[in-house]
Order: sequence, then C-alpha cells, then structure tokens
Amino acid sequence: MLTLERLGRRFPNGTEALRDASLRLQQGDFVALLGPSGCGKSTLLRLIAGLDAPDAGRIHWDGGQAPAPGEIGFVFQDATLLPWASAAENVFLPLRLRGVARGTAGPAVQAALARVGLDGFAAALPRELSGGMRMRVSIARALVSRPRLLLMDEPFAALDEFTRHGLQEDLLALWRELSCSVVFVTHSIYEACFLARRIVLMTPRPGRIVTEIESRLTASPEARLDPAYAALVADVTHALQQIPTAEGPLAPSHAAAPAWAGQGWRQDRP
Ligand SMILES: Nc1ncnc2c1ncn2[C@@H]1O[C@H](COP(=O)(O)OP(=O)(O)OP(=O)(O)O)[C@@H](O)[C@H]1O
Repeated sequence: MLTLERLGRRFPNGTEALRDASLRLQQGDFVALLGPSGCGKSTLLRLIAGLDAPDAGRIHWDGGQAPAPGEIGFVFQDATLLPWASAAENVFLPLRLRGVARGTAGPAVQAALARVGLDGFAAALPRELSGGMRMRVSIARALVSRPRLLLMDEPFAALDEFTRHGLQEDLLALWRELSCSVVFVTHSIYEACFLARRIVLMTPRPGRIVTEIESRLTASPEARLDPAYAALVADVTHALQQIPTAEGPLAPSHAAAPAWAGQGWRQDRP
C-alpha cells in the first residue's frame, strides 16, 4: 500500500523528530508504532496522513497516487467532537466537508454509528455521552467514508481500562470486517501486543524504526488469556530494553529474554 523511505523531519525550532524512518505497509496490515514519549510517533502519523511534509526521504503510495480525501481516516487521542452538534452531525462532518448532501449521507452515517454500537444515540450531544461513547463517535466519523487506511494516535489512552479493553476488541472486529489497514500509535506494550499484527519499535528522538516483531496471536478477545500473549509482551519488552540510546540501552535492565518468550518473530532493521 505504502512505503516510507528514510523519512526525516526537523521542525523550524531545530527539534529533529524523525531520522531515516522506513516502513512498508501492506493492504490489510495492522501495525502498532511503539516507542517512548517524544520519539516522533505522532509526527510519523501526520506525515502519512499528508498533514505535514518530510524534510528528507519520501512517501511512496503503491499505484503512484496518494489517497483521495476520505480514503484515510484519522482518530486522535481526544475525540475532538463539535460540542454543539449531535453524534450523527459529528459523523456526517467529513462527508459534509466534501459536499455530500445530508439526505444522501444519512444511510452511511447511520451505518457508521451502528458499526460502533451507537445506533440509539444519533441525536445525543457529546456532553450526554461517556468518554468511551465519544471515542466511538470519533471512530464512526473516521469510518464513515470507508477509508482504506485508518491512522489512530493513542485513541484509547485517556479511557479507563474496562472501556479501553472493550474498544480494543471492537476495533479488532471492525478491522476484520472492513479489511482496511490500521497504523496505531501507542505507549502501551500490552495494547500493541493485543491489537497489532506487526509491532514496530522506535528509538527515542530522533525517532528511527529499529525493530519489528510479528504477532501470531489470533485477533480475538480470547487472545488476552492466551499464554502466547504474555510471551509476546515479554518479547516486545525485551526488544525495547535492547534499543540503544545515547545514554545506553533504553531500559535500565539489559537482561536476557525469559525462556518462555520467543513466540513473536523479530526482525532487526539496519
Ligand atoms: N510542530 C512542532 N514544532 C516543534 N517541535 C515539535 C512539533 N511537533 C512535535 N515536536 C517535537 O517533536 C518531537 C516528537 O513529537 P511527537 O509528538 O511526534 O512524539 P510522540 O512520540 O508522538 O510523543 P508522545 O508519545 O508523547 O505523544 C517532540 O520532541 C516534540 O516536542
């Protein structure tokens, strides 16, 4: 679907957020970008979305053409809903901005709300919804144009654990149903391991992609109780501990992986 070739981004204030970041994304992938705070994960997502431009390297879309508006959905950490507009109006917004008439958009808006379990809440205002429901509206808004690629920037970070688990499971179901690709930014090793088929690890700033671990877990709620999930978490934790920084390895412990780890398939990058 997309190749990122040695992307670099230095902001006008001199902050070098990314250096030589390379990644290949296939249609139908679910990739988690995992790395410490400030390592450039959001910057990388914004470059993919076309919301910012790299200073170095290039982004190559298969077929040579960047996606049309609506082919990429973006979900942020905050639900970012219009507070005065109903759930349905918020979901309609991206279609409205593209000139789609309200009447024509109605079925798509209803379907998107139903897909995230909010059929009965079309008329509700954001303040009448819980945090998890507001995030569902935000996801419905990203899905309403049936994007090929869904970019998610720590969408569940502000939610309680019960809500987060529910939304993670719903997201997996949506991903399977819609067969879109997902790039998901997170700080959480557990979240990355539960959701993603490919867990991509980044160095501290300037962010580079150093290691990738492939998950062989079944994408289902039961995976949380699978011993292979714990083993994958151990693999990723160990790989993070190995990431070199200017001050030494990223984590204080440089211990060997536990014997029961090793379910994931690891590929180090140059
Ligand atoms: N517009 C900007 N101008 C200057 N510096 C910026 C800008 N945007 C981001 N940065 C800096 O670039 C670095 C990477 O930021 P980014 O938000 O991509 O990191 P992140 O990995 O997503 O962080 P977090 O996990 O904490 O959200 C940070 O040091 C940040 O302060």
